[in-house]
Amino acid sequence: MKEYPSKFGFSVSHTTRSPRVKEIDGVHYHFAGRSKMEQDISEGEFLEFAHVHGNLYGTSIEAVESVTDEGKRCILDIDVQGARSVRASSLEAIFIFVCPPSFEELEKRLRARGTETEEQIQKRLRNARAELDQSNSPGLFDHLLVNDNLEACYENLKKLLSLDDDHKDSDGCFIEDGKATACYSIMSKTESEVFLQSETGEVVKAAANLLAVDLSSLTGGAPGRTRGLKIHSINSIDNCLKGIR
Ligand SMILES: Nc1nc2c(ncn2[C@@H]2O[C@H](COP(=O)(O)OP(=O)(O)O)[C@@H](O)[C@H]2O)c(=O)[nH]1
Ligand SMILES: Nc1ncnc2c1ncn2[C@@H]1O[C@H](COP(=O)(O)OP(=O)(O)O)[C@@H](O)[C@H]1O
Repeated sequence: MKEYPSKFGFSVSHTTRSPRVKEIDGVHYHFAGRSKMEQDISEGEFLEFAHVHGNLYGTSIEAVESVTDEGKRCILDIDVQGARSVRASSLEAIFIFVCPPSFEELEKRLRARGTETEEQIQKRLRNARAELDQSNSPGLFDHLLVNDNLEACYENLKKLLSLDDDHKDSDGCFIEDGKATACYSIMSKTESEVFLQSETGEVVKAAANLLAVDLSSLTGGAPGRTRGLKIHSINSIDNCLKGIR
């Protein structure tokens, strides 16, 4: 997210766990009381929730919408139960299981963090074993990433998301056509439409030089946010603004 600030945003989860020393409410988590969070869940405000390590964690629809409303892809850091819920929903997502290089290394890292009591560490290790067992459940995760060296792990993450140096953060967007990718940047915006122009001039098959994105086709609700989004090619932006297609 730091390297691609206009492409990705983080879904700030709710949790009933107590904040750690450096954690900020609204940034790392929305720290919530259990009864309020349970009430919000029962009122349908959450996309998914799960009981993890004895606490309640959940992704609110608002948390995802605040990222997707900015035109960014939303990153969820959730447990395996949450991944199952999202998998079962209509959300289109890529599921990546991040695992430690070994169980011993995970234990070492958790102890070095020094934020849990011995009892909590034991509980987390038991749960980690159960989660590792589920990492190869058929049809659940698309990719498995081993987090040994952090830098190497991040480079592998970028590879599997096809994020390389040519795609460094810009205000543009990508339209993929088979193997080729056309890159567009925003030319102009109105209340109901965004106009995109090809950045390279060399457009891929089935892509055009100028595109209009019809925002009026968007419907509310995070899971269906971009469903039904209409994009069409146009000859000139001037004609479009005058109402001629
Ligand atoms: N289902 C679900 N799991 C979450 C959510 N937020 C965090 N988690 C998971 O809860 C677990 C514990 O998170 P946390 O207390 O921050 O501990 P840490 O990941 O060890 O630093 C991790 O596996 C997170 O991925 C959420 O919104 N939904
Ligand atoms: N590649 C890494 N090298 C060293 N320490 C790491 C690495 N990745 C994570 N850690 C440390 O391991 C501990 C657990 O990581 P965390 O991301 O909280 O795991 P999880 O979310 O699976 O519980 C933290 O103290 C974190 O800083």
